[in-house]
Amino acid sequence: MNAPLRSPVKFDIQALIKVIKQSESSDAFTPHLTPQQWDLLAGYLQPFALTQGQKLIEQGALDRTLYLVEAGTLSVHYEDDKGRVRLAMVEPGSAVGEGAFFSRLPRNATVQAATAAKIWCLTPIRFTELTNRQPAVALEVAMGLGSLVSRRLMNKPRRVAVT
Ligand SMILES: Nc1ncnc2c1ncn2[C@@H]1O[C@@H]2COP(=O)(O)O[C@H]2[C@H]1O
Repeated sequence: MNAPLRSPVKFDIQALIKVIKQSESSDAFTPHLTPQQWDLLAGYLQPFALTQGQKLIEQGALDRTLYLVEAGTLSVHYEDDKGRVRLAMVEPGSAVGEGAFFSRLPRNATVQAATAAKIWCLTPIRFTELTNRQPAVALEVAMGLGSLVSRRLMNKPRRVAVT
């Protein structure tokens, strides 16, 4: 008998919206978007499934894609001269990649899936398109990310690699 095929991971933008709205974490991504604006933003996001251990972001890489976490846990590591330092665990309802997104510098840490995860990507090209076509939505995404950066900077144990 053939081995059963692994069922493809199903994605629904409503699950991401729900987890973001319900998150009470100080590390949550909290844009103030109406349901209609969420629908518009959804058209610019691309879903992606990560297997446990899979690398999402490599420290030093030149890329500015932003990732919103729907499910699973991501771990953030920073490699200094003396070795590897674990910075943070990032939970559903939060985001990663905002460092290079804003700074245009190389990625400041490595991010990988601590568990299987579901994420949504917003590439810089799609963000530029969103800015041109839906500026109010793009501004609110940027404000939500700015808020997240500020909160991460205030969190002293975590802030070592936040740009
Ligand atoms: N202290 C931290 N807490 C949570 N996430 C972090 C922390 N430091 C770095 N990161 C994330 O790790 C990412 C590495 O790539 P970026 O620099 O683009 O953006 C960074 C943040 O999203």
